[in-house]
Amino acid sequence: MTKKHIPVAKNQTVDVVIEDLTHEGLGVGKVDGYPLFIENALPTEKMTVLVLKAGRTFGYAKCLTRHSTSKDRVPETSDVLIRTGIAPLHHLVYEAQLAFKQKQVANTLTRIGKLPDVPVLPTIGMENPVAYRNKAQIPVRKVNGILETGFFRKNSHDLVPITDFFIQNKTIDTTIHHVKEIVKKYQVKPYDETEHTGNLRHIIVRRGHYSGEIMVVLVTRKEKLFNHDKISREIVERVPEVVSIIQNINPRQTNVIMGKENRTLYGKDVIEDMLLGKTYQISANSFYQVNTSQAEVLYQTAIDFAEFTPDDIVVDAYCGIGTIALSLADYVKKVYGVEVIPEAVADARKNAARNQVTNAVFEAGKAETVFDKWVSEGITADVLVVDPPRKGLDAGFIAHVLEMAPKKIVYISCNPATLARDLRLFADGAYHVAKVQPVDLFPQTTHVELVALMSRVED
Ligand SMILES: C[S@@+](CC[C@H](N)C(=O)[O-])C[C@H]1O[C@@H](n2cnc3c(N)ncnc32)[C@H](O)[C@@H]1O
Repeated sequence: MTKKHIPVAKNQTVDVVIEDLTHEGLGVGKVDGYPLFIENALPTEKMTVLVLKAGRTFGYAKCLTRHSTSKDRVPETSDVLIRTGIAPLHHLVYEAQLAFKQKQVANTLTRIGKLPDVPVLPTIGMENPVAYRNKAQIPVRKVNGILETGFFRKNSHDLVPITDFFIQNKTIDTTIHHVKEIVKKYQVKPYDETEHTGNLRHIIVRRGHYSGEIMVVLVTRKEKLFNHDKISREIVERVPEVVSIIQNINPRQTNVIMGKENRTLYGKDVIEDMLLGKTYQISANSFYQVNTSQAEVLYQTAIDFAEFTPDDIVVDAYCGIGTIALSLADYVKKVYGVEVIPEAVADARKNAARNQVTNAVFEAGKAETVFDKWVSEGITADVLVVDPPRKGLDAGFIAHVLEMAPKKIVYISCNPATLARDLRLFADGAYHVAKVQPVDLFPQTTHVELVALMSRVED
């Protein structure tokens, strides 16, 4: 076997023109066809770069001098945002971010799903694409001997202290600042993940977009949190919107942020919010879309795609606390929801009752198992809505869906790659993929939500 020629070497300086962006938002510049991935580099830009790593098929480089500037470059960029992973696309103007996401989705459908003819509609964006997040999960670490809150430097667990998180609601930023000052005052020890010592690991803040209610979650390594009553009292004094303070205990040496045990230190154990006119209770561990106004656009798109009729029976699989099922319940005869986390199912039932929705039932269990049971009981759906986690649908689940044979399937996804893989299986199993709509719930980042519409091919 001949050894592959690599035209650059580590520490070499080369000139490149940026031709494209990777799905992670890195610029791609080529030397004799060999791609170098470069941070903070945009298509059309000419630059001199330093090669940091030269692998067999691609390498990494960093810009030394930019000789020309893309028309899509934002004039002012923040060094902190470049150093951390908070907002990897913040240097690209928003219109170009939306076009980038549409193109990435179309490429993925072609490459992974072998579905080049499926129309991918222009990404639906936000009017004001900053400070949109209703939830923050902020690590707490010691930096230069002081307890700090911030964000991890890219590809590391080194904390970069930050006060303006850019994509979070500003009240959340202020809340984090106050909580940081209060826990410092009471000498709470920050977590050290190398030694697995210290106590406070993360500060999580959730805020109801419409209600303004705030929940603070203090994630600790130990059960004991000294002075928690004084800490709670001072948090509420400084941030009166706080209606709930929870201690979440995570004793394990892990990157998973939350542990299993919650204790309510102050107020309620939930906050309330609204989506498409219905109210929801959200607990510390529940899944809830982080961009409320765009979640409404996402769910409304799913409802519009489905074109429900009043006789329709609908299944909402991976239903969480019932947000999609309850948003569409008014349009249909009956909706069945299934979700694996029993607490979320309990929330979904409560949410149905508090919104006087009487035609929605929820079952706890794995979608694949519950579907098997429903198929054997003769329960069918005219329309199936699925909204799985990033890993997409289980192949066994897809087999049960093909048996149940709903007329339409509306697939909501946060991962173009697994969506493309699963759409291929449906397309091979008698479904026509009509269209895919990207909705931008995560401006300034490379993530995007998608709604795909499929209809059963009768013959
Ligand atoms: C992307 S969230 C969507 C939740 C909800 N549809 C919403 O919009 O708020 C995915 C949900 O799938 C649930 N889940 C994960 N694996 C599951 C499985 N095998 N069966 C049923 N639900 C599952 C998760 O607990 C989570 O609530």
